[in-house]
Amino acid sequence: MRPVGSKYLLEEPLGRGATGTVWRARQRETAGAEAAVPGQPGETVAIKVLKEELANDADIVMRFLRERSVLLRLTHPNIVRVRDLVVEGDLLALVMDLIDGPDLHRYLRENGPFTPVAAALLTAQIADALAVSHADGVVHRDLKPANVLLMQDNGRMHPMLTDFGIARLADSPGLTRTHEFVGTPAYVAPESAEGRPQTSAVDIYGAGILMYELVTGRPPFGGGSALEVLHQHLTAEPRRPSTVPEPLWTVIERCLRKNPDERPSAENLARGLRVVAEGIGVHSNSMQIAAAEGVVHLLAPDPAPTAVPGSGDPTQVLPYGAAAAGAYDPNAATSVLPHTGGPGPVGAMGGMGAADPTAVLPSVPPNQPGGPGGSGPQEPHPWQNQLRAARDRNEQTQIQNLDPGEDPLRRRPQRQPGRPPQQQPQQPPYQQQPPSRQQQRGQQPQHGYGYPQGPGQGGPPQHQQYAPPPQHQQQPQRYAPPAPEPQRPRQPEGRPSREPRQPREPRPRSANPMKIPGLGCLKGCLFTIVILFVAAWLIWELSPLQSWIGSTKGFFEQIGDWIDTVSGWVDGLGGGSGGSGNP
Ligand SMILES: Nc1ncnc2c1ncn2[C@@H]1O[C@H](COP(=O)(O)OP(=O)(O)OP(=O)(O)O)[C@@H](O)[C@H]1O
Repeated sequence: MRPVGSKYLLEEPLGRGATGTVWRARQRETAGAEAAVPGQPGETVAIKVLKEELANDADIVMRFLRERSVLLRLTHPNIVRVRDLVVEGDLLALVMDLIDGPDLHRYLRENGPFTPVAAALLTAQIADALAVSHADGVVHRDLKPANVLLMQDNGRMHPMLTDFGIARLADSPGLTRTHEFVGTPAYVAPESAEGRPQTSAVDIYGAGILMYELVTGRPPFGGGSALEVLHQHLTAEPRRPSTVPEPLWTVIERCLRKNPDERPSAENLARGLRVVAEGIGVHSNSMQIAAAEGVVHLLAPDPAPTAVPGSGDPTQVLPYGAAAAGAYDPNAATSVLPHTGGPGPVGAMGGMGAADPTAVLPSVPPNQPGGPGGSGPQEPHPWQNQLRAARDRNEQTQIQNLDPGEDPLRRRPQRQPGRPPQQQPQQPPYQQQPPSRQQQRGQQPQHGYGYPQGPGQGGPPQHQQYAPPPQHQQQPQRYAPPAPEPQRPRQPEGRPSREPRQPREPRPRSANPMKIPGLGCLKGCLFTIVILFVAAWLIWELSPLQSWIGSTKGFFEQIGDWIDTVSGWVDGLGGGSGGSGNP
C-alpha cells in the first residue's frame, strides 16, 4: 500500500486511462480545510493519480491548482464528486467519491444496447449534469461512455459523469506548447477536430454520439484510422438506424449538427429527452405521443454557450497528427497525442496508433517540423494538411454493412404482435437482470427496458440496474425493434404513430365440450339436401315444369314414381350381373 500525501493510502488499482491510474484508496486521517470533503479516517475513496509526465509539467501543476476551486465546487447528483486535490512532490492526484459500479462503456460491451426509452432517460440525466456544469462555466470536453460510471444505489443504477476538468488540465499550455492534445476520436466534435473555437456545444455533440451508441451499440462514425473517423465527423451525415424512433432520432440528429449553433442547450436536451421518453413508451397517450413528435421545438440552442478558454487556435488545440493515420480503436481511452506534421505518418510517435489508452506520447521537439518552431502562424496546420489530403483522395463515407449475425441491432428482442402483454415480475425501474439461458442462446427475451445480450457480447452476465428519475418509472418501450429485414418504413412526419394492435378477445366456444369428428360436415350435407328438396318442390308446384313434361301427378307422387323407376334399374343391373355368372 502506497501513501498519497499524509491523508490517503492507495490500496488497489481500479483502472488506467490516458491521463493516469485510478486507485481504490483509504483515508488515513481527515483531510484539511482545503478539501471540499474532509472525509473520515477509514473511509474508502477513489484517487486518480495523474501520469508523471503531467505531474512534472509546471504549467499543468499551475493549472491544476487554479482549477481546484472549479473542480471542487462542481456538485450534482449525476457528477462524481471531487473531494480533494493532492499536489505533493512529483505527485498530482484527484481524490473522488468511490463509485461502486461499471462504467457505461464496459456495461454496453457486456450487456448490449439499451432500448430507446432507457437511452433517452439515461442521457437526460447526463444532460442535467452538463447543464449545471455549463452554467458554472465548465465544459467537459471528453464526454464518452467510459466517463459515465453507473453507481449502484439501492439495487438500481445511477449514471455519474466523471473526469470533469481532466481535458482542461491536459490541454494546458504545458501540453499544447508541445502540441499534444487530449481527446477521443469517436467523440470529437467537428469544431474541435478543425481547431475552431469550442464552446459547451462540444459536450452536446458528445452526448449525441453517446446516445447513438447507447441505442445501437456503436458510435455513428467508424473507420480504419482516427483520421478517417475525424473526416466523417466533419463531412458525413449520420443515418438513422431503423430501431431508433423518429422523435429520439430528431434529438440525436440535432445534437450531431456540424454547426455548434444548431445544437440544443444541455437544459433543453434534458427536457426534450424526457418528453421523448414519455412519448415512445407502450402506454404513452396521444398527448405524450404528439409532444414527443414535436420535440424539435424544445431543442433551442444555448443563446450564450460557455466558451472553452484558449480554444480555436490551431497551433494549440488541433489533435491528431501522425496518430490519426494509425490504427484506430473507437473504444480506446482518451488519447494524448502529439502533433507532428512531420515527414511521414509515423513521425514522432514511433508508429504508435492512437488506440493506446495509456500513451502519453513524447512531444515534438521544437526544432522539428510540426513542433512549435516548425510551422509558422500563416501555414496550414499539419492536421489540416492531412485532412485536405484525405479529402483530395475523395474518400467516401464508409457505410459499413455488418454481418447480421454480428449486428447487435438485429439480435434485440422482438415484441410478438397480437400476443397479450406478458406479466412482468415487479422490478425496480430500469433493472437489467442477468441474461437467462434462453437469452444466452440468442433467443428473444421478453422484457421492457435494457437488452442484456449475454456472454456473446463480452464478459460474464451481470445483475445490473440503473435508475431513471422517478416520474419515468415503469415506462415501457413502445417501439419494438424490427424483424431482421433491411429497413423499416419511415414514419411520415407529423402523423401520430399507430397504436399497437390490441390482442384479440378469444372466441366464445360452445358450452358442449364434446367434439364429434365430421359432425359439422354431416350437418352441412343434410341441410343442403333439405334445401334442395324444398326448392325442387316449389319449382314443381309453382312453375310450368309440370305441363312441359306432360305430367298431372303431384310432386311426391312423381318422386315416388322416379324412385320406383330407379330401383327397377338397380334391380335390373343386379339381376343382369347375377345372371351372367349362371349358365
Ligand atoms: N470515482 C471512481 N470510482 C470508481 N471507479 C472509477 C472512478 N473513476 C474511474 N474509475 C474507474 O477507473 C478506470 C479508469 O478511469 P479513467 O478515468 O482513468 O479511465 P478512462 O476514462 O478510460 O481514461 P481517460 O479518461 O483518461 O481517457 C475506469 O475503468 C473507471 O471505471
